[in-house]
Amino acid sequence: MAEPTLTPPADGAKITIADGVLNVPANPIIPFIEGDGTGPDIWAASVRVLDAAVAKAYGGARKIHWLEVYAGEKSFNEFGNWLPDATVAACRDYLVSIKGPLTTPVGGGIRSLNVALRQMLDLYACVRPVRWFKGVPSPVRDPSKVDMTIYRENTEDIYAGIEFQEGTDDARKFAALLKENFPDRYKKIRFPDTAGFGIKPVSKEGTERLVRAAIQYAIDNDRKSVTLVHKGNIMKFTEGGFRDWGYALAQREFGAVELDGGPWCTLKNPKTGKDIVIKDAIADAFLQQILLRPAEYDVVATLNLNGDYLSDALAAQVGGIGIAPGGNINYVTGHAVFEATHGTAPKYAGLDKVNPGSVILSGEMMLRYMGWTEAADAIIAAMDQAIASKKVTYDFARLMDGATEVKCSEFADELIKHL
Ligand SMILES: NC(=O)C1=CN([C@@H]2O[C@H](COP(=O)(O)OP(=O)(O)OC[C@H]3O[C@@H](n4cnc5c(N)ncnc54)[C@H](OP(=O)(O)O)[C@@H]3O)[C@@H](O)[C@H]2O)C=CC1
Ligand SMILES: O=C(O)CCC(=O)C(=O)O
Ligand SMILES: [Mg+2]
Repeated sequence: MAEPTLTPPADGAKITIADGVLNVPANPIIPFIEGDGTGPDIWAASVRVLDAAVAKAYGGARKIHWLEVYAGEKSFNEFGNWLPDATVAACRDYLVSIKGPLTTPVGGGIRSLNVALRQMLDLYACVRPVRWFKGVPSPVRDPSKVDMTIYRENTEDIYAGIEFQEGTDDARKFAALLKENFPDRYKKIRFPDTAGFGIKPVSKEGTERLVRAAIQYAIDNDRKSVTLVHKGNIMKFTEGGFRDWGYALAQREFGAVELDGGPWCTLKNPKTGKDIVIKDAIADAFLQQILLRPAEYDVVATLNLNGDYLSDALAAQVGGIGIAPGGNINYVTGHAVFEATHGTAPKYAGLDKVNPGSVILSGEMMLRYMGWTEAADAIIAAMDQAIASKKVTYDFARLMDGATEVKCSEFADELIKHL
């Protein structure tokens, strides 16, 4: 496997962190991965908008120096390497990066490069804000009631867990280990000889750092509640553990007190003096609650797989998997990789067709994370105006009355016009 040689832009400088605070120079080097499928179209559109927003907000006094790093199909085709060490090292060294979607085959082949990157950099919080932009077509009656931020645990759970493929020596060894050490539990496996196995690790430490980040976000952003979403009635020691450790942390570290005998509790936001309610919901019921009573939910803290399902469902509820952004963040080390919620949408690859809003708004989150608030605000305002002008990509145009369909690149032009 070859390693690409990366040449950092000569005029750029590194983002650093000291005492938990990012130090962002006016000329930061930011690594980017273009992505597979629709990734190249989306990135080409996004980088123009991000550069234009920064230029507009700071009159040329600040500029991002982009460093292309490789992963996925492009990397495999050029270097025979799906995820070069140099890519992981660059994301580590430069602290903040952004990526397009990467393909993961189903049922075999390489494991997810996206998950691998999150695990290697220990990016424990997958942060996915879901809000409605006025005018975006939605399948629900009042999408304006949806304003939630998902904090999805990003390094544990079966989603990032250990699997044994049916029929392999490993699966047989694992079954034998269970049979010998846990005979009662082994007996409950319905078809042990033809089973694949998955292990779902969920730890107290992993839960606590995620819930801590979610509560801190609620405090910093004046939010009303944090809901712990789990399937703890069935998976008592993993999903149930998540709920119990989450409540305990809220009480121990944030001074939350039980409401009416618990388990719900409430804490005073030290910045505003207002109450923040910590509550929980079982995942299946929560999926119907967000459709029927979305206004009752605000910040959501959940495990990896639940968070994956919830992210797409909530994005669709506001009409916009095409504009659903995200960031994978370690709040202690400062490492962060921003990326869309959606995948590579391969049927649209190379057609200059899909909505680039997802990566542009992931870039907006990145700018805000860097403290470049003015550029981030400019992107949100431009998004509002571009959607109001009804010149939108196919996904919105097909559901919007009186819309003009524009290409991916043309939607970027529209945004730049409105900056
Ligand atoms: N973080 C990452 O890199 C992720 C990677 N993946 C990977 O992506 C691949 C494809 O996954 P798949 O299940 O098809 O899910 P995708 O999210 O790629 O696509 C599903 C559907 O979502 C809509 N969509 C996706 N992106 C956009 C966009 N930018 N603008 C408008 N609509 C969009 C399209 O809907 P319609 O057909 O209605 O037009 C598309 O067919 C898989 O290999 C998967 O593993 C998946 C998720 C995240
Ligand atoms: O890694 C993948 O292929 C899928 C990732 C995904 O769906 C997500 O993180 O939301
Ligand atoms: Mg997903």
